Amino acid sequence: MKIAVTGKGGVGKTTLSGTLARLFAAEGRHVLAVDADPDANLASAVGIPENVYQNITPLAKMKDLAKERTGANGEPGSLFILNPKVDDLPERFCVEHQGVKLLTMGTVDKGGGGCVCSEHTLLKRLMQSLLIRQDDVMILDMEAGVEHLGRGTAEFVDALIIVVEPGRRSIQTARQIRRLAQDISIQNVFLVASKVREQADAEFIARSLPEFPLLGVISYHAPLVEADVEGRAPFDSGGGFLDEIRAIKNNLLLEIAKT
Ligand SMILES: Nc1ncnc2c1ncn2[C@@H]1O[C@H](COP(=O)(O)OP(=O)(O)OP(=O)(O)O)[C@@H](O)[C@H]1O
Repeated sequence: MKIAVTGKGGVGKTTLSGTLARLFAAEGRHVLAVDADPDANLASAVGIPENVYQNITPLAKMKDLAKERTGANGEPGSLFILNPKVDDLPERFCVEHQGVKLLTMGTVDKGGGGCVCSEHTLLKRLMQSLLIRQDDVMILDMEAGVEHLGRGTAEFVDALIIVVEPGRRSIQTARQIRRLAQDISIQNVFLVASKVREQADAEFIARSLPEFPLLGVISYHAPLVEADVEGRAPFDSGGGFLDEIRAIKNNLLLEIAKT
């Protein structure tokens, strides 16, 4: 199953993506987490040590190696495999931590120096052509906002999760995302309410966006901010936060099973 996580900047997309990835991996599933945000920080949300993730080279900058190991060359019809062999390489476009393989896409190459496919074309092909079994999971942490949806990079997902925090701007972004998702015919669009401090926050979000099934609520957890400062994965904070994300994961699986 292919899942994309989107929403306004700073709402908690990466926190959710990284934690879902760890939870799915803890169930024994193959998990590929893809950081499609040019300001990449999914690695730390997965819990990958800084000295490891600093050495990851974005896929967009390692096309030859990526082609050899994944089949990916950005051309129509090229295939990607979920678990590329990467451990024997000094240079890395993919690392593995606690059962999660992480790939970073990198930024758009604007130099024009022989680049045949932009990051977004490559990403679109990845979504389209990834060889994936039903029990395997690919989680795409998208850049903030709506631009990527205009390019159709999430066109081939089984579920699009919009993360919303209490606030009108975040809700406005969710509405724009819904319109664009309809344009590219994404059927399963779900909502997660994030940074919720009280019941009224969750009610405000559900009332403002009644057309989306609400997968669950993530409370505002001050320890997550501390974990971010200290470079610890949200997953490793445990406690009530993890119970909330586990419930979201289970609801997501139920919703996808209905389709
Ligand atoms: N439920 C929460 N409670 C408290 N803090 C949170 C929560 N979720 C995320 N945060 C904090 O908010 C900040 C932004 O979170 P995160 O990076 O997950 O958001 P994002 O939507 O991916 O951001 P960006 O758009 O910049 O990629 C981080 O410091 C994170 O620790």
